[in-house]
Amino acid sequence: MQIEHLDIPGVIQLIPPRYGDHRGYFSVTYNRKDLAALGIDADFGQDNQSWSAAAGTVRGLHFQRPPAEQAKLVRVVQGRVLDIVVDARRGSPAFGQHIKSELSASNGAQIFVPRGCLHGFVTLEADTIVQYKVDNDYAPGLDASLRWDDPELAIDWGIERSAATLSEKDANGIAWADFETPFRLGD
Ligand SMILES: Cc1cn([C@H]2C[C@H](O)[C@@H](COP(=O)(O)OP(=O)(O)O[C@H]3O[C@H](C)C(=O)[C@H](O)[C@H]3O)O2)c(=O)[nH]c1=O
Repeated sequence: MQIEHLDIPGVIQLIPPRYGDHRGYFSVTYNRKDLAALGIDADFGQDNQSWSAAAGTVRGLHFQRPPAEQAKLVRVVQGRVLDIVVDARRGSPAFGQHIKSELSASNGAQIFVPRGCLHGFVTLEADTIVQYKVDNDYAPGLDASLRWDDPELAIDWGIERSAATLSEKDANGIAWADFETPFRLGD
């Protein structure tokens, strides 16, 4: 398994091996023990899947407030995304910083997003399907969206707001300046 520890503490990119033969390939896309050996000991209890019809669809930056905070293991099974993780944990040396990673059906890359980080992506192709595991149940009353194109976060998504396909929630995300993070590194 290819592993890369990215610039935000606890954010790991992993690429499981693919065993190819004349039919195609086989890959173990999740094994709890293998991830625990990497220090990813999340107890994933829910699988999610989203399909985005258009390239330029932005979903994020999402999080759930405590006690419903979620760690995520994200992968793309069709198409391609630019995946974004923002560190929202007080006390983290990377507080307010972000990483970007291209995940696609062809590269097989996955991103582990620890609790206390904001997550989002922009689709780079039409007809893109993202699958991700979460370690806490959906809590609609605690689910929130931080403004994806917040000027203070200064994330280059490669798309202007006028060209992005957004939900109502993501078109009206919380500004970073107004965000009282409930997360602390090490919680
Ligand atoms: C997340 C979620 C949503 N829903 C329902 C609620 C809405 O009726 C519908 C769409 O929800 P939403 O617009 O929040 O979906 P996304 O914009 O794809 O949000 C997700 O995408 C970003 C990238 C994430 O990282 C989050 O985990 C997740 O919030 O699914 C559920 O029933 N259960 C769930 O766990």
